[in-house]
Amino acid sequence: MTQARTSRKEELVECKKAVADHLKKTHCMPIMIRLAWHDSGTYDKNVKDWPKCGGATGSIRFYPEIEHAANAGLTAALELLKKIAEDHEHVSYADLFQLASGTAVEVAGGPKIPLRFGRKDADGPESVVPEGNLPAGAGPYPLGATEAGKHLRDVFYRMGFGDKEIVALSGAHTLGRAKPSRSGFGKEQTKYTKDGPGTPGGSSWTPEWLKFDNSYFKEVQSQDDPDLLVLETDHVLYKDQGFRPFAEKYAKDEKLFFDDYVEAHLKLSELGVQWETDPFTLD
Ligand code: HEM
Repeated sequence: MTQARTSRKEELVECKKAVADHLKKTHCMPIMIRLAWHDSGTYDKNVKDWPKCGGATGSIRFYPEIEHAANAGLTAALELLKKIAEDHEHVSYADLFQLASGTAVEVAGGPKIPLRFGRKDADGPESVVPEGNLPAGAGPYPLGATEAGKHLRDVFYRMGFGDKEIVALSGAHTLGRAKPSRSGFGKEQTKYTKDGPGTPGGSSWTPEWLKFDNSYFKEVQSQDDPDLLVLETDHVLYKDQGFRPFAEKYAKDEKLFFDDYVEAHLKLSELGVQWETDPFTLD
């Protein structure tokens, strides 16, 4: 996964089918969403040079970015996409990662995200952004933040997001798990993760961690199940005055969560993007 590539629409359509089949077989939806988010989430709106500004440039495929501490465990996501990437050489890596993530949300029962394609690939390890632009789940936080709310704002405002989008995007934790062997968070296993599906173990935020719904907001609100995970950065969504109204609304109204999630996810998927051609959708 080194050389930069250019996307063609007809091949992306084929690629989406292959990705959807793969996701259904391997249950790897959560890690695909995390891979794409960690590619985009390096973005710094104050840096004007591309690809030094970070964002959805496909640079996560390069060492040293893939080895940044925040990306622990994501080599497995690249491995899972390797064959599909080989079979579809007219799909840029930046597009492939976002395609896999958007398709994962859909396959997990979430909303369809009207992603646009034609992203230009960062073409070498020299394009990797310095480590430290992604959020930490617990302190000590960088940039002098002493609590999780300030930390989330430091990181997400730098990408150009606001409070509503921080809360909506956090709802992606309705899927997936944290594992001690990857991020250091979570338990070795819980009653919800001991049998997989896929590789067993870790702590999930929700009981049905392969289903995209608004249960994350309900679980973080009640925090009454010791077998579920709540990071400081999840907990703060109900503690912080600016975040709480959104979290409360999303816990009650799944449609509102889906609508706001789609908007925020779409924006996330286009951070720092340079389009090789006019952007196109797959419909
Ligand atoms: C708000 C700040 C965030 C923090 C501090 C955070 C932190 C974490 C941590 C510590 C893990 C566990 C990783 C592991 O052990 O493998 C994780 C997993 C995950 N994160 Fe986040 N995250 C944040 C935001 C997001 C956003 C914005 C998205 C997507 C839109 C996202 C999607 C995911 C998914 C799907 C997983 C599960 C991965 C898997 O099961 O393989 N996260 N996150």
